[in-house]
Amino acid sequence: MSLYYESAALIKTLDGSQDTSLKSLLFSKAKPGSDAPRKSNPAQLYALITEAWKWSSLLTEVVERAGLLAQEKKLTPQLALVLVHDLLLAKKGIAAPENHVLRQAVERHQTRIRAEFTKARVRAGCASVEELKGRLDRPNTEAEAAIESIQNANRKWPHPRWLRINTLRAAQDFLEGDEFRKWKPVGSLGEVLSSEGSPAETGRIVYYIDEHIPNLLALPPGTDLSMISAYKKGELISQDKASCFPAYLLSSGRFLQGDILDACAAPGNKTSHIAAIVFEQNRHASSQSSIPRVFAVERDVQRANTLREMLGIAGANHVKVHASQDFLKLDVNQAPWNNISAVILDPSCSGSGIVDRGQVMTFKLPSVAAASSTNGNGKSKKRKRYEKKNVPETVTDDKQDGVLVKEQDVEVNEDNAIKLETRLKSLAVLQTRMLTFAFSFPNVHKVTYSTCSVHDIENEGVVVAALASQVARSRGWRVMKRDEQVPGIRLWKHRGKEAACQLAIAAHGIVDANTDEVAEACVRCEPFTDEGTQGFFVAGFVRDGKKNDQPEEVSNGDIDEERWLGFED
Ligand SMILES: C[S@@+](CC[C@H](N)C(=O)[O-])C[C@H]1O[C@@H](n2cnc3c(N)ncnc32)[C@H](O)[C@@H]1O
Repeated sequence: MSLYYESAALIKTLDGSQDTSLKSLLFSKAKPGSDAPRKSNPAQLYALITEAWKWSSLLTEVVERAGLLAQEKKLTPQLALVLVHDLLLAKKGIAAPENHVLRQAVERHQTRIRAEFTKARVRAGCASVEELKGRLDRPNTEAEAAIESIQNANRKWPHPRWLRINTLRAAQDFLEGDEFRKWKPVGSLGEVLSSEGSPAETGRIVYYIDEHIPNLLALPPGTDLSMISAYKKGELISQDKASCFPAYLLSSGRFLQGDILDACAAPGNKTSHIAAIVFEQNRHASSQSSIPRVFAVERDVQRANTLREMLGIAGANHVKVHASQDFLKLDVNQAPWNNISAVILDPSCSGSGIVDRGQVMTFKLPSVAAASSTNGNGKSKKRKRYEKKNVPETVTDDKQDGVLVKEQDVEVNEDNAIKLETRLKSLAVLQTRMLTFAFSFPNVHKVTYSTCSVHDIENEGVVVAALASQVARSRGWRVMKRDEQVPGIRLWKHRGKEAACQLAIAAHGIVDANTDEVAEACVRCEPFTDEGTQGFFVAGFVRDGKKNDQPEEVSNGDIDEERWLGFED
């Protein structure tokens, strides 16, 4: 039944994405980069997906407790969500013939599913399904109300639609093309931000060419990308300005030589960006074999599928994807890893810099494992994975490397603050481990480390901890200084926090560190400003050592402990 297959595919693309909205996906006639038209009615898809999103926490609990995924192998988490939604909440039940394989897969278990739904309703303290519906439409605690009001406030900050000209697909004279000639260039980002609701239908889209990142355009907030045929063809890629910094920073210095690895790649915006830069640098290469290859590693199998899809849309099918691969488990002495010369490391982080997370659709999806680890009381035997909530975090570091909650943003009780502090510390440990592991590749001479977090502990804290590591010291790793960086980033005024560097340097007992140099080398983007960026952090590292020196042993420890902590945007 195309309605359910198509909804499930759309949920997969949308889940947690900052670059795609449901509307723009639906009201384009075909998937971006594909000519295949959708079979289902967009309005019907819209209604089902938004309802499933609203109910996803509760329905996920029901699906997991009923053990549906363990028993019905043909159901994916996304399919289970939309089918169980219709079974329980649509007036006419599942919209498929009685003998349809998907309908049967769910209806076989309907007694158990309905019983779990009733139990969930009772646990929520609702006397009827109507009351439950009302509860889902309204925040039911003071904290939720506070969070909602912050999200509403955040939405008032204009955030442009950033579009990167994808040089893998776009012609060199792209801006001279037919579609573009109808657009209207303006001289400042401010003009773009104030022209929300510009008449896309007439083709007179206002745009501004960014002064820091090559090939980047800012369009008015809320521009409907489905109106732009270059976007549908993959010539333009929706990518926030801040998220363009890492690949661009990696291109500092001489042309990239030797292979490149994107270590935490999905959904793949940075991967396709670096692939485009490599392509640009080698447009006139005489032999194919001298062109650096790009590798993309992604641990999560579903996200790796999205990665492949996005690379296809971007015309970057030549990128070698290693799906279900843990970066920390690569054998750095074996091919192809022993020939890697540069690494983009953009690991899971708290995601606290993400603007407008309220508009990002994040689904809580059922998993097979959760069903088997839930005991009779519904309490998980394992440590519970943090939900990716639509909650902007509101934390800054205090002087004792702890966490200070900004009271004016949201009232967080002591318990939550402790959980957050623990979570950030664990994230920082894992991020440092990944960065030092990147330092250990025998031929790597350049690394970028980035997060979409505003917390010092995940940013300057990790930079300093990695520089203090044995592997960094013995192999000669240092920060890529500001004056070594590509011009656009050198000019960018927001640099690392000196106090945070100083604190971390003291904590690690580094005696020979130049605090100013480290802070100046770090790059920050601030959320909620008229610069239209997410909160973001990036730092580059280089080493001038011999090409083939012996790699250090880096202990990876057991990372499973931390797997549950990250925000994987
Ligand atoms: C912040 S996202 C990366 C976003 C991506 N760089 C982009 O710009 O589109 C982090 C990604 O790293 C993956 N990841 C986390 N730990 C990993 C590991 N140890 N090995 C490989 N991938 C990992 C997560 O599954 C997630 O997809």
